[in-house]
Amino acid sequence: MSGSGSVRVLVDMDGVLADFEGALLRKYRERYPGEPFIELSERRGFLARDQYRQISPELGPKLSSVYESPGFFLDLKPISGAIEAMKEMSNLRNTEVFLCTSPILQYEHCVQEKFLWVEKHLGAEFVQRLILTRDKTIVHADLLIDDKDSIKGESAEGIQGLHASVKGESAEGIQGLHAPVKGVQASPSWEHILFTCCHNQHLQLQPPQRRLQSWADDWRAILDSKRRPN
Ligand SMILES: Cc1cn([C@H]2C[C@H](O)[C@@H](COP(=O)(O)O)O2)c(=O)[nH]c1=O
Ligand SMILES: [Mg+2]
Repeated sequence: MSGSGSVRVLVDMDGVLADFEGALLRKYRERYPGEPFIELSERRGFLARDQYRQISPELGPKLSSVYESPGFFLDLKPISGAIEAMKEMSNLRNTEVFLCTSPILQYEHCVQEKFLWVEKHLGAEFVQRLILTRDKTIVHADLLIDDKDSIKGESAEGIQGLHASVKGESAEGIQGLHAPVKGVQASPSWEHILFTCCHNQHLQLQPPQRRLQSWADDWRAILDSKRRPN
């Protein structure tokens, strides 16, 4: 329960509000018509790039060239029911809704286009509710609705990214980058609700982990489960 007594919900964008995987496959096939591809029903693992790399190393960069292109993130279609659910959720009493999304490290187009997407599909008031972070575990909330099956803390991925981008820096320089995240909480404040997406649908969750199958599923009951009884 968030401090004010209301339920605070973080909602991911790619794979939850915006159909990243559908657009990725369609645009990859358009750009590379002769190359092998993976049907959505065969997708396994969060990073599509890694699964394509397993087919052949050069397919990884070909795939990432698709989502690094201008217009990719802005053109994503909303997932069925997502926009209606977000508007209804944000109008519920005692409910704070934020969008929480991780931009790609090739951020030139992605970051701006995520803001534009939110304004286009949800309206300007939701732009104020958009959080971009490479580490969702340091954001305080009751719930995180996200399609990524494993969400790591202590900037496991983000700091590796920083390391990679400062190759050749002195040890002091790298320590300087590390310093602000030392002591980050080991476990996040929120409960992760796995939103079903092609890459995670085969996974068997261990109780008490919970899923939201789609926006037609009972997301209201999940929010209610976090409310303090009167
Ligand atoms: C499948 C896949 C995704 N990404 C990127 C695309 C998005 O910007 C993030 C996911 O963000 P979310 O907030 O966790 O939804 O990951 C990628 O870089 N490579 C991939 O294969
Ligand atoms: Mg996602």
